[in-house]
Amino acid sequence: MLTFIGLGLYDETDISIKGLDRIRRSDYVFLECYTSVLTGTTPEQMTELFGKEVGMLYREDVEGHPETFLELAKESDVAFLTAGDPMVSTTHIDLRIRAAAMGIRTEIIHGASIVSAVCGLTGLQNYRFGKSCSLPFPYGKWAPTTPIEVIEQNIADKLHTLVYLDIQPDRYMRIPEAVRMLEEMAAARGISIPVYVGVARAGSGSPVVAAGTAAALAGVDFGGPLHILVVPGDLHLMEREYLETFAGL
Ligand SMILES: C[S@@+](CC[C@H](N)C(=O)[O-])C[C@H]1O[C@@H](n2cnc3c(N)ncnc32)[C@H](O)[C@@H]1O
Repeated sequence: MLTFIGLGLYDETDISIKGLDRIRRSDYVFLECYTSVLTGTTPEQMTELFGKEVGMLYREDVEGHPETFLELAKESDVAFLTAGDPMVSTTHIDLRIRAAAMGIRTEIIHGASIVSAVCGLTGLQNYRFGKSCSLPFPYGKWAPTTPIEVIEQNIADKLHTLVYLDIQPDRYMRIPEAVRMLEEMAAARGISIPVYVGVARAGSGSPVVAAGTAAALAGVDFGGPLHILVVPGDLHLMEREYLETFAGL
């Protein structure tokens, strides 16, 4: 059996009791550590709480050689952990399909996701979001155009855009850098983005949420990772009031 288990947003204590119980009853426990990470904990702290060794899985392990742990799941109980929810903004539906094709029973134990946390922390209503996008670190002189195209379309449709910020093994993109990159991309297309909303360390005891112009956000100390950004479309009256109350708009 293969169980996908969401760990939640910040540290090892965010897991559900159901998820913890399943980990403790599993023969093997693997943590996928490239689509998102829990910055408030370490694999050692997880091992201590879970009472199980936690094997790390990188992109190549999951997307290149999933048979390594899928074969184990044919004969034993394997827990596959991810930060957030295992099926939100990841490619793990592919993994579940592969497991099913190999005759492996699967189950999902959900976790709190950054997608819902952003709605709670910013007051932006989930049904007023359009397509989301990812902002990768520039590669040499190359920078993607997709994020700004998505944002432009969403603004035209009066919808908000969730912008996931790149995670690399040795660095995390932060809000100030993301805003700078989007400002350059917007200027190159001749458009302007009036308001950004930044969220840092959702799920921790001290998340930072700030809304304003690019210049206003440049003066905010967001602190350590993880960070995420929203480019709002039209703000509903209540959304505006919430951002004024809780995010300094
Ligand atoms: C590709 S998404 C994966 C989402 C995950 N499966 C979930 O359900 O939460 C990961 C991105 O979301 C953002 N993110 C995830 N957790 C966060 C947190 N606790 N605080 C702020 N941003 C976060 C970061 O921009 C990160 O690069």
